[in-house]
Amino acid sequence: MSTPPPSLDELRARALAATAPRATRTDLAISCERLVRIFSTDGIEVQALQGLDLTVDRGDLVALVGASGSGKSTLLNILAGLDTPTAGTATVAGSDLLTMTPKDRLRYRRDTVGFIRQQTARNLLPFLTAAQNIALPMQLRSGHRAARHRRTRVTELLDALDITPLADRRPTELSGGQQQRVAIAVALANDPAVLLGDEPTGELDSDTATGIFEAFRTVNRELGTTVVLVTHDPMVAGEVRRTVAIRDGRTSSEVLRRTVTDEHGHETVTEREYVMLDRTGRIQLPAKFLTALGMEHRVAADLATDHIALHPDNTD
Ligand SMILES: Nc1ncnc2c1ncn2[C@@H]1O[C@H](COP(=O)(O)OP(=O)(O)OP(=O)(O)O)[C@@H](O)[C@H]1O
Repeated sequence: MSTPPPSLDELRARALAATAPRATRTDLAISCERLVRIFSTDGIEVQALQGLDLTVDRGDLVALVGASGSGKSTLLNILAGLDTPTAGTATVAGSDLLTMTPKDRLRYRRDTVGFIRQQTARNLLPFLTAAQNIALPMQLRSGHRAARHRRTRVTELLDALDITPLADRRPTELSGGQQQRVAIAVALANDPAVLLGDEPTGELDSDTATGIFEAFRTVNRELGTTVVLVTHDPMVAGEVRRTVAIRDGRTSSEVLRRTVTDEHGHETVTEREYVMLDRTGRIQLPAKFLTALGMEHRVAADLATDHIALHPDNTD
């Protein structure tokens, strides 16, 4: 028996539901929708983010990859509260990054996010020791925490990052890898919801980089902190559960990795590449697929029961 067609009222209700703003999901650490950032210098406009959509679940560890100039640092600076988007929506751990007052922004940068830059020396104040650098964000929290509490937290963080013997050294007395470990401890001092790293292993040799990446992993696993890392390092991108690719200021595709255990207890990692679908149904197909089939301008889309098929446009 065939199903009767939906009534006009039902169709109207569906159309209305589709245009209603989506409820904010509280399980998300990061939610960006149609995020735009336009830079204007000397009358020239650069659209660094062109309607970027991204959601990150709480407790996730995500790598952001993409060609130089694709907008990764622009996105990270916005998420870190260092820059403001031109349009769109961006929410991190419940804070709306477009409507924040300057005072909210300062509090957000101090308490909600931790940020680690590529240039290891820029993450630390040169005239303070490692322990003093780690204590500083807690002191800036205007006396909320007693000195004894701060000392305990500094000791915990030095231990967690494996840098206790370096507590009294100033940044110039530390290697690049050691500086990044201290920087992670500084970023974690006020127990942020999200830890952001902009190429945090970019200045390090590969062995040191592996150690720093492990430190991020430990923080993510043991403290439950959501971690988002911009990286060019294939080792990092290949080892996280989710890698999101940015192209021309938009999220274009992502790779999800799952560990599957067979009946003999052998573990294998499976990878699947996905393209992003935005709210209006737009997708960015991988350039390599389009080139392979010579697709441009227009493709034929056919609905099947469980998939949509896209074919090259062969009409003349
Ligand atoms: N402050 C700025 N003023 C003007 N243009 C900018 C500014 N910051 C970034 N841009 C431009 O925005 C675009 C995106 O830059 P962004 O630094 O976000 O890219 P990226 O993916 O991080 O690149 P890379 O991997 O080289 O660091 C580029 O075209 C860049 O030139």
